[in-house]
Amino acid sequence: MMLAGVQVLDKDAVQYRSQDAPDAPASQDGGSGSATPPAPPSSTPAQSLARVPSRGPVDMNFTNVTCTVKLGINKGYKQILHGVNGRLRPRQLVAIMGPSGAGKSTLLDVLSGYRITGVGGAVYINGRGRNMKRFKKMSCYIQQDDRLQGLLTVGENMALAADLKLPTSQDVYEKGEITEEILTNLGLYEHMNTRASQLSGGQRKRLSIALELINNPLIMFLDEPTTGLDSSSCASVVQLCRRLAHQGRTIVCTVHQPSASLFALFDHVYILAAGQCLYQGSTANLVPYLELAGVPCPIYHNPADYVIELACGEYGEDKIQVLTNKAENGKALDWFDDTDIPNMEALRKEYPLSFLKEQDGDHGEEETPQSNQTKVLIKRGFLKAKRDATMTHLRLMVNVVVGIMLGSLFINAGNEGSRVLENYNLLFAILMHHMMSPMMLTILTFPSEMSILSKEHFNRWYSLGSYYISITLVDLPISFVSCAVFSVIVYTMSSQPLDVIRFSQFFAISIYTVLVAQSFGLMIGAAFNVVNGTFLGPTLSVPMMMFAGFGVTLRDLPPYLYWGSYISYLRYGLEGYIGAIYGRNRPTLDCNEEKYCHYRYPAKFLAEVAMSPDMFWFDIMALTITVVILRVAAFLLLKWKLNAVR
Ligand SMILES: Nc1ncnc2c1ncn2[C@@H]1O[C@H](COP(=O)(O)OP(=O)(O)OP(=O)(O)O)[C@@H](O)[C@H]1O
Repeated sequence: MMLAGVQVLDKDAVQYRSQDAPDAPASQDGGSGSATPPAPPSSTPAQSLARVPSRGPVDMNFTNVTCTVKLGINKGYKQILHGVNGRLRPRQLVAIMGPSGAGKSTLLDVLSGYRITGVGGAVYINGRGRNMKRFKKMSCYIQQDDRLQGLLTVGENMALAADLKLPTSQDVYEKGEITEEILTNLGLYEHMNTRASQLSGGQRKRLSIALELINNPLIMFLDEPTTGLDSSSCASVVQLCRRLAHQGRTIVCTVHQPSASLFALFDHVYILAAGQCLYQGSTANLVPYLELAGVPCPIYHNPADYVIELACGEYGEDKIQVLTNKAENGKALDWFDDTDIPNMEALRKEYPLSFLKEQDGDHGEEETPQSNQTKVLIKRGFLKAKRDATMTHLRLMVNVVVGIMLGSLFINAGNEGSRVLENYNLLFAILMHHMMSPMMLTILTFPSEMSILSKEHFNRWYSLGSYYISITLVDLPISFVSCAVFSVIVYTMSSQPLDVIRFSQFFAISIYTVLVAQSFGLMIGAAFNVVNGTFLGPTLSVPMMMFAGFGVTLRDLPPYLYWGSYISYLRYGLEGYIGAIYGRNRPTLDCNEEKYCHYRYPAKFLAEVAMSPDMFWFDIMALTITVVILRVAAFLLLKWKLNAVR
């Protein structure tokens, strides 16, 4: 089989020969013209995985696939894919190529089942219409950005993924054997103890593949696995994909503009231009195809470069139309390597329904039960929390520092009758602290978690419910400790009444405020990106402050705005604090610093701020209801967001 400047002698051992000097040693060129396969880097996988897919291979066919997106209110729609067709044969490494904006990622999103909105046409698996539930069990999608747990080492990432993706009946040794084998073959074994955030681009890409290989998928979709990598890492990743494909998997990647040597590693190419198919067939047949279509690839030109130039319209828009017609928008199967491609009926006979029975199995959406998912996710959460400089260490430090600062600023204000208003300001400042720090931390950090969640959830690692329970439980002890440290510091430094019940009430209100603020942050973080969230979080908190009864007392609120005080969780917080500090029949305060202490009698102060001293349980109940409502709303938003992005 001949490519311009590249001769593919064998499927698994690609050799290259310069066209002008057939027997001359190959030159080192990764770009156009004659090419040499890049020398495998030391970390290149040396052999294939022993674990080959146990289930039958997958023959995928798609017809008249369209994808339309809404551009915005009153801006109409844009059609990205224009009725493309294609066939993805098993044991092949397929490259989807095309210029930027041609629709490669969109096609991959549609084929992997990731994109569902605005999609038309049909996808068939082994001759039958695709059943998404079944398809997801046999496939995985690795997005362009490596969505890895950066705080965990390679080994931890793999072990936790194995716990989530392999049946619970397999013991730790069996799982260990599988992960060891994958890591060894992907050249990552020696990096077992390196944190994912410290891996190189190529290693991160291989780790992304390794994680998905754990449950041995039959079809793997990879969006631009070579982008951002140097030529040796590119070759390493593509060679790995090639080996995995030849073991019985179908591997589909989008690639930008591969060098000639990299291009030759693919078995099959699918070329897109402006959402239409220009060519579909074996890599080796591309040059003869172009020749027959009347647009021959110039000698010494990398066919991959040339076809992208054609697809960009550099040789005229008419050439795109000629090629689209010749490829019948992907319907033509004449340029495949295999001569007898079975039709749908033959495929159905080859893969009878009884095949599906075995594939369907009796387990649910994910590989392991929800209880196991939650357990593993909690374990992962604590491991991350232990190492997380922002969410744990900085948060604890901020609580200590702010506690000391507030304590120093309002030192001894709690017992002094002349400083009651000062103490009132302190209580409000404490509320602000408990509102702002957990809310902003969540708004700033959750969107990056969201991308990992979206990948792992789509690839069936766990259910959203298990994930949600785990993040709720993992955060509780951290919130509890931070809040307790802060409360002890500020309470004692500002000389609040040393009474166990009063402190318990003060602490209970504090922790509830933290939980509400965090849930509010989660809601915003789930629905918005960091920029919008950072703007919306504090902005939406302003009305909460207005209605808290601080500045304008609850009595002075205009009747038509009084409803606001019922929805403001800060109102319940402030009321709870004031009840804890000045309620419960607190005796007369000291009056040592001034001659006259206006609020020496706590009842006078309570009457002034129009707050009842005995509302603790009511406040706790209101805060509990708020937490529950916000948590449920955040869950529903998360669920909506996971589907809306698709
Ligand atoms: N949600 C969307 N809303 C509007 N336009 C979109 C949307 N998604 C994709 N597009 C547009 O559709 C076209 C194809 O996008 P796609 O990401 O599939 O291209 P691509 O071939 O993968 O490009 P690249 O190689 O640069 O990643 C682009 O012009 C893109 O701007």
